[in-house]
Amino acid sequence: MTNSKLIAYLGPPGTYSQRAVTQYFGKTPSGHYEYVPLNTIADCFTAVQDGTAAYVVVPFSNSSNGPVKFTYDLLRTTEPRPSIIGETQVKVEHYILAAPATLQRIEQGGEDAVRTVYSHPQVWGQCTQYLTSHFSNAARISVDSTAYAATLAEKDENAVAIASIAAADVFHVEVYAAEVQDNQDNYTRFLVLERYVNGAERTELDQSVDMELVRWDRVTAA
Ligand SMILES: O=C(O)C(=O)C[C@]1(C(=O)O)C=C[C@@H](O)C=C1
Repeated sequence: MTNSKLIAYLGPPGTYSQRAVTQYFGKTPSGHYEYVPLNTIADCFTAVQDGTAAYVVVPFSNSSNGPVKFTYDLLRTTEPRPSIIGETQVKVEHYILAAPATLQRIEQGGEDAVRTVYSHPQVWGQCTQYLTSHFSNAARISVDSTAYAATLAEKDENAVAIASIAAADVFHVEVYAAEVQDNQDNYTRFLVLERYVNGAERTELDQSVDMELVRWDRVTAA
């Protein structure tokens, strides 16, 4: 048990994880809880493990490209594994976001003006069709979250980010292209974790996640 009143998620504000948190706990959480953005999925696991956060919300799998590897690995290696007490699905619609100066450069010099595309590694496999016909000469740089990618694009007039439309409300970036994901029905499943209390019985959700981890181990071993 922890006395923490914090609910942590992968930040900064504007990530899909933030949407998952507000979808699950409400726009403003009840009971004096507060939302806190953390830098990495690993930080979320540490926060729930050491009691800094009462709950954390982490991405688990995506309908287009499967497991979120960081979360799978941490679920396997964190001892004792946090309890999985809830889940929520977020519709993931990706946007190409860029600083106003970058949009001007693209207008003048075409898409080759863009040298870098920033995003979370999970995103590349969700936008393969778009990325084969756009920005094919740009380097893809994987960063800790999509909203963090938007903060980098905000400061770099040779770069764009792939992120959620929510990131455009938080940072000074504008939309270059909307809904660039391959599959219009693109969903990410998020899990809500709480610190494991010694002796507590594993929930049904815990057991179903166990089965998915085993299934994925078999797929990768094959
Ligand atoms: O970077 C974010 O916005 C996240 O919340 C992470 C994350 C993920 O790890 O899968 C969540 C949903 C999308 O599939 C892309 C990225």
